Amino acid sequence: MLKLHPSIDNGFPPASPDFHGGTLKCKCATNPVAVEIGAQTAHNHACGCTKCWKPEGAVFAQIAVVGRDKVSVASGSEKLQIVDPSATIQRYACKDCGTHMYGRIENTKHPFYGLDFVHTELSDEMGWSPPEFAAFVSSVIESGVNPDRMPEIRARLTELGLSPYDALSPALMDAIATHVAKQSGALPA
Ligand SMILES: N[C@@H](CCC(=O)N[C@@H](CS)C(=O)NCC(=O)O)C(=O)O
Ligand SMILES: [Zn+2]
Ligand SMILES: [Zn+2]
Repeated sequence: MLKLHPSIDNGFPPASPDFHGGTLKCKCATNPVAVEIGAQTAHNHACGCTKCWKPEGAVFAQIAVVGRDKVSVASGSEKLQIVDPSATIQRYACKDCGTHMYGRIENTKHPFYGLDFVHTELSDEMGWSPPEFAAFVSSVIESGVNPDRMPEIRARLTELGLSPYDALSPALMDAIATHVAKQSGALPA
C-alpha cells in the first residue's frame, strides 16, 4: 500500500467533541522540547510542500492551525531555532532532532496572522481535528517524488477523503483573496 503519512495511511478518527488540546513533544529521547496547545486545532490537512516538517519516510506533512495565544513552550525552549527566518511562516525546530514544533507568522497583515501551525501527531492525546484535504500536492515532486506517481498519489488521497489541491483548499484560497481584496480596497472592508 502506498504510504503517505503514518497518521493518515490507516484512516483517522473524527475530532472529540470536548477536546481542548494537548502537549506536542519532539523526537529527542532525553529532554524533549514540549509545547502545550490549549485548544482544539482547525483546518488540519496534509501538506506536500518542501518546507513543512514530515516524519521519517513520509511523503506529506500533516499540519493544522491554532490561535497563537494557545501555544506555549513548556520545556526545552533553549533547543528551538527558526529554520528559515526569511520565510512567511517562522518554523521553530528542535536543533537536536529537527522536529518542527510550531510555525508562526509575524506579519500582522498576513491573512493567517494570529494562527500558529502545528503537527498534532507529536502529541499522545487522541481527539485532535482530523485532516480535511491535501494541499500543495504537486510540490511533493520537489522533494524527489517521481512525477509518474502523481495520479496514484492523488487517487489515494481522494480515497482517504482528502481532496488533493496544488495550493490550499478553495475555501482557504477564497479567504486569503478576500483578505487581500479588503486590504487593497477592491472589496469594502
Ligand atoms: N512548491 C513550494 C511551495 C512552498 C509553499 O508555498 N508552502 C506553503 C504551504 S506551507 C506556504 O504557505 N508557505 C509559506 C512559508 O513556508 O513560509 C515548496 O514545496 O517548497
Ligand atoms: Zn528534539
Ligand atoms: Zn507546507
